[in-house]
Amino acid sequence: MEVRHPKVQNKRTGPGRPANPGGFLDGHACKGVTCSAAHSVDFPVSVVLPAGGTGERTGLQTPKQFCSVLGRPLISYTIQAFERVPWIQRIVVAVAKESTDLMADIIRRFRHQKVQVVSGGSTRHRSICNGVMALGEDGEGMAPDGPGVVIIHDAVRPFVEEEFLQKIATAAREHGAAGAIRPLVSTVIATTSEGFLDHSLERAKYRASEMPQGFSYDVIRQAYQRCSETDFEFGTECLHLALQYCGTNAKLIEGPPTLWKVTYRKDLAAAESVIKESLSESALVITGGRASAAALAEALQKAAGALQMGLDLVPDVTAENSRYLQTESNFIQVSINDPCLSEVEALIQALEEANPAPLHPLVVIWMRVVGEDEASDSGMVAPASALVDMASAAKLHQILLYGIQIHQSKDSERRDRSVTRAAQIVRVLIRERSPALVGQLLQA
Ligand SMILES: Nc1ccn([C@@H]2O[C@H](COP(=O)(O)OP(=O)(O)OP(=O)(O)O)[C@@H](O)[C@H]2O)c(=O)n1
Ligand SMILES: O=C(CO)[C@H](O)[C@H](O)COP(=O)(O)O
Repeated sequence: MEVRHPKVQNKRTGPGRPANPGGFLDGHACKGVTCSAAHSVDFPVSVVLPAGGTGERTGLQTPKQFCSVLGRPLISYTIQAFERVPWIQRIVVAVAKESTDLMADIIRRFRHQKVQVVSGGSTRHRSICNGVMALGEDGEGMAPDGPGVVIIHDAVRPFVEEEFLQKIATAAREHGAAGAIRPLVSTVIATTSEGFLDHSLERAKYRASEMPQGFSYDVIRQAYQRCSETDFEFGTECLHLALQYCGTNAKLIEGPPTLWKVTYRKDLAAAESVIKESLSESALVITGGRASAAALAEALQKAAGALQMGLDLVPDVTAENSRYLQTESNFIQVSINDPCLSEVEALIQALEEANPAPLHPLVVIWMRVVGEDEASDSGMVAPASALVDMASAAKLHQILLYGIQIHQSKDSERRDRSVTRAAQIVRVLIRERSPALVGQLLQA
């Protein structure tokens, strides 16, 4: 019997916060069920992702789009946000020549399907222009009725929702151009050449221009064909080119705060935090079908709910439940007095088979339930090192294995405290995904 967790209140859906903080997160929440039906478009849409920059402002050697976030390059998250949208046909990524091999490797490792790589240029506009022109060339992936609408999006803005993409694409189709805006955080001022205030702008009248932006293909192609070298060299705004060179006034649509661009080093940490937060919203508890394990799992579910974490409970991951192996990122195997890790070993094997190249590390927690009088290690046929060894092997397959030992006291208060502690440890292990704690058996 499958027990669904009661609807857990999502702390991010309060007033003033996005209903869902990003495409990556949205995709995760859908758990393999298509989210597209309500957001579909019926005209061809292609995407250009400029990714040819050096990321000077991060101060890092590696361009930010290739920086690893939880074992996966930032650009791969952005590509995934577009790739999982069924009505997007083609994604052109513009990268610097020296990054071509790296990009090809990312496409292979993370199994991107819709991506075509073109050479970037010396400025962002030149990179975008190369991508736009590539869309007009006949080739594989070309929609039969042309590129239709082109969405342009910085490769370093990984959190973009399908719903918002649909708004941009539809407005671009209707008006020729459309772009995301956000309220200004600070007031914009003009300075004199001597470094004094010249004048300040009335903040309420202005908006920050963000990405994504969408264009009818003909508008953006002509804008780039007509614009000047100065535009190519110093320009920062595609919507401006559409206005100046095609007379197209873009429709502006307020986007969610998660559209922000990774620009400084701290933004990489912020992106990692957003991803970790989304990955730790839920987990699957496998009970093995035993009543005592199911009872414990239900108590754990309640305790986790209080920590804003939703747990699904299943007896096993066979038949219909095998879908979780591909759609869930966190697994808790409850083992009642199982001394030899056999159940968790079977789970890891099933995960490796179902998901040989996970997009980010998966977490498996072995929750060993022992009776009150049982000493921590008594009855543990396998030594503690067996957990460490199994965890080391699993880590090679992007699976992080941790252990929690929970003591089933006859005293209900002690039992409740133990379950609460277990839920807190689960939350921390899943959120932090710490490689240092892999293979450890923690006491709840
Ligand atoms: N010659 C360039 C410069 C930038 N970009 C891309 O444009 C997006 C937004 O630009 P920005 O944040 O300015 O990136 P960088 O130019 O890499 O950063 P910095 O200005 O700090 O060097 C990034 O995805 C970046 O890779 C590009 O495709 N080609
Ligand atoms: O927001 C944008 C367009 O309106 C761009 O992302 C922004 O202009 C990129 O500029 P820069 O390369 O200077 O960061």
